[in-house]
Amino acid sequence: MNPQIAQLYQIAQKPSRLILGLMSGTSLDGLDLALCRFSGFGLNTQVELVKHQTIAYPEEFKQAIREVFAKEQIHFPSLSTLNAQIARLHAQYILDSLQSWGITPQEVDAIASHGQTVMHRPMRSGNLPDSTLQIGDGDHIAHLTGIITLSDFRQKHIAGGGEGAPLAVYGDYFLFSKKGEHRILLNIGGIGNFTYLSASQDPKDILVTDTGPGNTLLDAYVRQHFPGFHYDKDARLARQGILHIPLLDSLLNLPFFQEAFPKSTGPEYFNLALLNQVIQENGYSLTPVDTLRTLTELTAQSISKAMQRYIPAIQTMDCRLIVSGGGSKNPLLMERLAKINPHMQVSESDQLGIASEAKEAVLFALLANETLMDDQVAANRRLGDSPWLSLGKISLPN
Ligand SMILES: Nc1ncnc2c1ncn2[C@@H]1O[C@H](COP(=O)(O)OP(=O)(O)OP(=O)(O)O)[C@@H](O)[C@H]1O
Ligand SMILES: CC(=O)N[C@H]1[C@@H]2OC[C@@H](O2)[C@@H](O)[C@@H]1O[C@H](C)C(=O)O
Repeated sequence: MNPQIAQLYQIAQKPSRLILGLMSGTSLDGLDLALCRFSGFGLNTQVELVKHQTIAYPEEFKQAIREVFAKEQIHFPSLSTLNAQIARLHAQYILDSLQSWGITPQEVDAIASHGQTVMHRPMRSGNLPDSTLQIGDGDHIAHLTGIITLSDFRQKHIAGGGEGAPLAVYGDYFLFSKKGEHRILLNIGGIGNFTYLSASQDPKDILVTDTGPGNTLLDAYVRQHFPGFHYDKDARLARQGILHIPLLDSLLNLPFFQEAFPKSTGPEYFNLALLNQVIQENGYSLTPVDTLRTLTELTAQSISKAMQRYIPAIQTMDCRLIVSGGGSKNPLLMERLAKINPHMQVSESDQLGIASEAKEAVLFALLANETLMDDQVAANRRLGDSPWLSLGKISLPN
């Protein structure tokens, strides 16, 4: 037997496993690494976040990714190069992080690598299949680190009838559901998404969807109009502006917001070209800070409307809203969410025992743990509307 297959088998039999989760999201700010110790799986999962950090990408690397990211036309050779280049950089970040944490690669049982999304293409009409593309190949990471690597988690979700996103539902349900308490786990990254976990803890009652833009339009607008700024830190710019209600209403009328749940989206749809088109078509004239105030409101309102429409009962029940992702650090956005949803108790996900900035990397580590451990896998299992499968491809180091 290939000794690496024997090693995989042994890892799946250990009482606990050390898995390094990697996530680099749509904000392209860098790589989140979360070293997690898991025991159990499914609703019996126990996780300890042993170490975590975010390593910022060098500016020229961010720029190279932006050249192909969510673009209709690209320099195709660059995409091929980036597939290897991202993996090599991630492998280097892994080795550097492990060294700084005093942990050897031999101690790590597996890596769970999300990769960099460069295209996400749910098709809501026509005959073409949904598709999504994450690059930063897992074989390179496995070989360069010597650690078994699981990657490319979204493909089987699509094969099973999902849209490849959001996948946070697995971790949200296994780690954060609580019998007797209705909870919404909201992540505000580039795109917003939430998982509703009913007090019943029944997987049939789960609702999970993207909501629209989180920070992606805000960040892109800041980069374009305020040279040297990457995002609206502490909403200092948006707070100087005045809400432009006609623009807000026009944006909330966009087709994405009328589509049925569950749905997923990305910067392929929510980008500055779309914003400019809406502004120009309607002949609106507004200052950059007014635009930022309005985009902040768009994020707060689109999230709130999605919760009200997809989970009508939340108007009348006690429900905790637990927020993670970079958007949870935006004080104006958090203020607006609390104001629009006075019936909900709003808190940050740190209060659940996992640092907000590490949550997504932990969730991918958890997906790898499930793929290694879940002994109930079946073709037709579902978490709400989401297929419940073992996700990710396994790369052996040698
Ligand atoms: N202090 C702050 N004030 C305002 N906004 C903030 C603050 N801190 C972070 N953010 C926002 O969060 C963004 C980073 O979010 P995050 O790290 O969740 O993105 P991501 O991991 O790329 O997201 P995803 O993968 O979910 O799309 C920043 O670009 C910024 O918009
Ligand atoms: C295709 C893709 O990378 N989608 C991301 C993105 O960032 C937020 C939102 O859009 C979500 O759908 C997803 O990531 C999280 C981790 C998810 O799958 O749950």
